Amino acid sequence: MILDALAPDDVDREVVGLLGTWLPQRRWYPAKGADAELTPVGTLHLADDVRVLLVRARTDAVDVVLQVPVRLLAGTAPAGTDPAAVVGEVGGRSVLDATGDPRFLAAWLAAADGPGADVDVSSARVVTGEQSNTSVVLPGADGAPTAILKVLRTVAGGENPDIDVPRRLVEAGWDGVPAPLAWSQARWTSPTGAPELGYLGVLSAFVPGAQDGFELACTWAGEGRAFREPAAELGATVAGMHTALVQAFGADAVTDGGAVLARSLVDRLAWATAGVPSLGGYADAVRALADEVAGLATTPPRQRVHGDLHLGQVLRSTGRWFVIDFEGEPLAPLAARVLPDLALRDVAGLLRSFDYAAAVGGLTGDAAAAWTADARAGLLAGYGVLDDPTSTLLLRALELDKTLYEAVYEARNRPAWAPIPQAGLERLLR
Ligand SMILES: Nc1ncnc2c1ncn2[C@@H]1O[C@H](COP(=O)(O)OP(=O)(O)O)[C@@H](O)[C@H]1O
Ligand SMILES: O=P(O)(O)O[C@H]1O[C@H](CO)[C@@H](O[C@H]2O[C@H](CO)[C@@H](O)[C@H](O)[C@H]2O)[C@H](O)[C@H]1O
Repeated sequence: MILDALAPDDVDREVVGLLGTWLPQRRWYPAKGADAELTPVGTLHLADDVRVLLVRARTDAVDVVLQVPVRLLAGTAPAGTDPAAVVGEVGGRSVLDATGDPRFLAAWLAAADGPGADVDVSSARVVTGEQSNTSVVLPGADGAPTAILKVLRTVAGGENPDIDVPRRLVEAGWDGVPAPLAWSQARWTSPTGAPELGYLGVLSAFVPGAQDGFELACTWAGEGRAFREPAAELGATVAGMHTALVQAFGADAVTDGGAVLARSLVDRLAWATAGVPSLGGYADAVRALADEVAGLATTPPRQRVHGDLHLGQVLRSTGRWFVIDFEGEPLAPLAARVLPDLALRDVAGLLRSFDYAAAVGGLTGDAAAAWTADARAGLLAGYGVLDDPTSTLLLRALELDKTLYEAVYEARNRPAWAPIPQAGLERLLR
């Protein structure tokens, strides 16, 4: 079923009035650090006391539509409510973030398409942490986690790789991705007046006993434990994913040489420098590398890729790796995220992650360099990357591209971590 958004009413406008204080404190809010103009673009009434507000957030750098499910309850928030879930009060009713609320979850599941799952919405657990969206773990009848609902925080019309790609990979018979079980869509009118049809969220099979790949790597780095073996297994999993992506979506018949990647690297530099002006200090070195890449006569065929692969996007359970979160780079426009690309981009993303894991795990200097070199060797061997000059140059350019993205991402979201991409730029451009 497709949900149709209504025009916002006075209650929606009042709730949006409260969001100016509440949103900037949310980890997933993409316009932190700037005074955003917030306007309601639509509202979905899932139940008499549950609404999903679609809110445009606009700053000089960001222009997105956010999804904010709320529950309106008479009186003050019940005792024991997580203070972070209290948005405020309108007309004698408290406004609560509804992502983990049983009434929101039940209404969401009733409106969703797909095979579905037998879950207990009354025992939902909202996942906290470093996320761009909000995920809710739902147990089955036996109480064990069965499914996880990802409520997309930034919504956009059109296909959504985070939902379409896993569906196609499962259809292609690849079992390295949790199967999508249900998905919901809505129609709304964009701020420019155009009709939009887009996804609101997806329910996926829960991987039991899963360990986040980034946390695992940080722990191993902190213990000085070599990560070569799991990295090699991860490399093999990613190679399997790329094969399945070609089966599901095909690959470009012609290769385009290095010019396209070189241009995108220069564009990335311009984008990154606009966000973080101090990156201009690397401009000459980035352009020199782009010129080298432009000289490549051929590059591997382009295909669908994950697009934002890092250790936080892989889960390890029962000695196996699973890949999640196919939405691509959240800071990039959707249209750019669904284009065919070089598969090595995903490998480069994971290589960057080893730098992060070493730093966050507490390694510095030679110890960090040795740990990451070992993990990198494992990943490349497991994936089957050859150490020929073309692959080496492509990987360096793709790592640099990712590092420039990370410099902006960290400046916007986690300034304390900005030294990690900064050190990466020094290493790559030294
Ligand atoms: N299928 C799954 N099974 C178990 N845990 C999961 C699953 N999918 C996601 N998670 C957990 O939820 C977290 C958030 O998921 P993710 O897709 O990365 O969200 P976001 O887009 O918000 O970054 C992951 O880091 C992981 O810990
Ligand atoms: O997981 P998301 O889709 O939200 O991706 C964004 O956030 C990531 C951080 O949560 C960010 O990844 C960067 O930090 C990771 C450690 O937290 C590290 O493993 C990655 O290598 C590094 O890029 C990602 O870039 C961003 O798009």
